[in-house]
Amino acid sequence: MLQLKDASLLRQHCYIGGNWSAADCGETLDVTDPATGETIASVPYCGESETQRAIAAAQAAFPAWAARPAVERSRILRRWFELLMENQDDLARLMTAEQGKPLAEAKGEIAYAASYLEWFAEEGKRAYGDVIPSPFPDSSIVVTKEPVGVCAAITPWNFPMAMLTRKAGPALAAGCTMVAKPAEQTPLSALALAELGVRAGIPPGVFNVVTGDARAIGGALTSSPLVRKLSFTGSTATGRLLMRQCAETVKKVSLELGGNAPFIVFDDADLDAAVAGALASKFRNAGQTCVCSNRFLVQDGVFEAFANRLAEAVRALKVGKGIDDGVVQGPLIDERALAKVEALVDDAIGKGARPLAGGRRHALGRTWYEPTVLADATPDMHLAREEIFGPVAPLFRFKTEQEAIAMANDSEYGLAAYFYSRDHGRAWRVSRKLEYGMVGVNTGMISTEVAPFGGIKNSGLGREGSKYGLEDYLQIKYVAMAGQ
Ligand SMILES: NC(=O)C1=CN([C@@H]2O[C@H](COP(=O)(O)OP(=O)(O)OC[C@H]3O[C@@H](n4cnc5c(N)ncnc54)[C@H](OP(=O)(O)O)[C@@H]3O)[C@@H](O)[C@H]2O)C=CC1
Ligand SMILES: O=C(O)CCCC(=O)O
Repeated sequence: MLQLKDASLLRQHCYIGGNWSAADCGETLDVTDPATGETIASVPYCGESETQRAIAAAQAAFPAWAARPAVERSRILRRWFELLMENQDDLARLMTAEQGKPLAEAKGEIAYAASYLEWFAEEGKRAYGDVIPSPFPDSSIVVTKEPVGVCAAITPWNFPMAMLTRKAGPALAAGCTMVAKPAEQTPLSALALAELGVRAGIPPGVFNVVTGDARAIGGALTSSPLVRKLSFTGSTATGRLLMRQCAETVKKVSLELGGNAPFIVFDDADLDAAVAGALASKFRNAGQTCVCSNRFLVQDGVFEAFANRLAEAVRALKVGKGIDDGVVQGPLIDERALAKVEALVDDAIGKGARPLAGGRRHALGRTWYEPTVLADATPDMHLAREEIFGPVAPLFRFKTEQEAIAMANDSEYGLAAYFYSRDHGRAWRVSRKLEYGMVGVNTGMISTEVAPFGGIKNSGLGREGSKYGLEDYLQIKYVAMAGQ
């Protein structure tokens, strides 16, 4: 049973136009704990009609919200940030219950999520324009930044709070309003965020959350001419589909999609640091992040040493229910996710990969997979191309820097890449040559609200966080002002 200090954070209705409401059809969707399979709550199974109402509410709220001085919006966002931090424990419990991640990680995500609200509360005040020297006499050219309008956010289950605040923060700071659709596995964090938004003073209609039928809600959001922007985080396949659907109404689109991150360990690397970085970048959230290292490329001279040290560290990871003390790896999100990880590892082992740690389902059952290290991975294995989204580290061998770069760039994705080297010249050279939106040099942790998060190639469009993150929610207007 989910125990919260503030039980009213567990919301089981959608939030539309300032009202908590059920689905028109009266149906609900169960939310289950991935650790136990038990139902912890249920939320409305909404579809097109409720989404249209949310869009209308967001459209109605837009003019007044956009017209408020940025500093007023900033104060409300700041209060939202404070409320997340004041309720960090409850929000983390809620997240662990619906998502499965260890409680310490869930607390970390609440702080990370809150940091986007704090950051954009400040950045919203700095949506500066320009005055351009005019080529014509007696005239001025003025450039202003305006909010794009009603925005849609579709978010995944792996970071139920942070993926939403890094869209809602800049959107609301810029003066936009929003309709959000969280993943069906993890709607409770989004609804708790809406509840705290009410307490922070966000006016009705400015931030709406609709749960339910993804296709119907997504269809309504993408086809509506009132929605001027879509921001999506999730799989590349769904991102492509949504982008196509947005084409008809020519929306601004931000997509944060799949990855296939290389993690390169050169002969001159500090191996202790590389192992620590590998653990952080691979096993966070049981490997279920888009920036998780997917392919470890290890130079010949340190291959065995790195493999053995990593395997030893991985064998020591404590697996269990996220709510239990000392656990660092919880369950995967559902049985489908487990089946995918299992199939990828079985394929790799069938093609010659050598398990140095794990390599099979965990004894805990249904949704658990053993933290795994596979030596002797090769490019013909499916996991060389597919996002594993599980606690599995495949190690590939390379001989030269050139070969490592070619292997790293041999992917349709271009989100995050990591490498470890003590050579300063190599650090600059390799980081320039990697075809990725983000590169970690001697670090496995690159996420922060102050830096631009996003990818190239099939990993997406746009950037979240940092000063660049605000731009995605602004449009440029140029005014040619003639006369004295
Ligand atoms: N980049 C990332 O961070 C993520 C990557 N993934 C990758 O995707 C794989 C599959 O995960 P999955 O959860 O299915 O990812 P999806 O991309 O399908 O889901 C992400 C979000 O999109 C929604 N969605 C799905 N289909 C539609 C649609 N037709 N119209 C509108 N919204 C839609 C989902 O809603 P609903 O949950 O209701 O179906 C969810 O809110 C993972 O194994 C992983 O490889 C997954 C999640 C995050
Ligand atoms: O998996 C994702 O989509 C985002 C990773 C979380 C982060 O590091 O910001």
